[in-house]
Amino acid sequence: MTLLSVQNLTVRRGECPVVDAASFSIGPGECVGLIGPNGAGKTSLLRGALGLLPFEGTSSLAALPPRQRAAQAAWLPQTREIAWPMSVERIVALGRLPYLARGARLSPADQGAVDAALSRMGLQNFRTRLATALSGGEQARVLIARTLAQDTPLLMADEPIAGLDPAAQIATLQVFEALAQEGRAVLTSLHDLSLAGRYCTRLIMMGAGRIVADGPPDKILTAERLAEVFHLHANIVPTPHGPLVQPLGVIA
Ligand SMILES: Nc1ncnc2c1ncn2[C@@H]1O[C@H](COP(=O)(O)OP(=O)(O)OP(=O)(O)O)[C@@H](O)[C@H]1O
Repeated sequence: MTLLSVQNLTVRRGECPVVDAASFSIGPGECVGLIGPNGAGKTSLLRGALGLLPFEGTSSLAALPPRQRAAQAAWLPQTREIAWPMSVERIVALGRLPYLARGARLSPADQGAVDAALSRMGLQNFRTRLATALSGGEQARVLIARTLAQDTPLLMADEPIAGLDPAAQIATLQVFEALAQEGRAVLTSLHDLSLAGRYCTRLIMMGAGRIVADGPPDKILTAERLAEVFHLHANIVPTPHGPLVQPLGVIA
């Protein structure tokens, strides 16, 4: 079974392809890390696959009508601003919108999904707090909880752990790991290569708009690739929990 299939996906910003003929499929049980330097095309690939940017090629997700798409995949964009002075619980409950008729109240099942999402992100004590009165990292966790409340087979996230403290970064990736183990799938862009190596079952590496490598973390995170794609001189330490990447310097 495939939860997302992208074939020859090309996204142009102006004339220039910023994603060039990307192809991959994701199935249940996978936690896929999308890695690559700034400007490599990760956000453009995610947004193209979701049908949020015009593209050439095919995406199984973008082909779905909006309501079905929202029931198939939850999306956490890179921009995290919460504009509305609503309670944390109400923001998280927005994740249930794809399942609600216009004006309908949350059913017990909807409320259960909201409660589970709050609990997974350790936000039970924040339930009644105004989301706009939280710190940046707390707001980021609320928005992750909103995607969890959507309860979809696939979760797509753009740098979800940016701005989180180290414990919250690990806790979030453990949630993603657990989702995959439950038979869902996650596709997430990440800049922390060690955490990507530790918590992802597979890494897709992008460079200059192209997928340059796709496979298990220990096969993808090599010193040669980090030099070539990231211009990074790095020490890679194999551990039982996946490769640890220690950046040492920039290759001019
Ligand atoms: N609105 C835009 N108009 C023109 N070019 C854009 C636009 N947004 C992004 N780009 C360009 O598209 C390329 C890919 O950008 P994208 O945001 O997909 O990269 P990324 O890998 O997600 O980077 P980062 O790690 O910095 O978030 C970059 O060269 C960027 O300058």
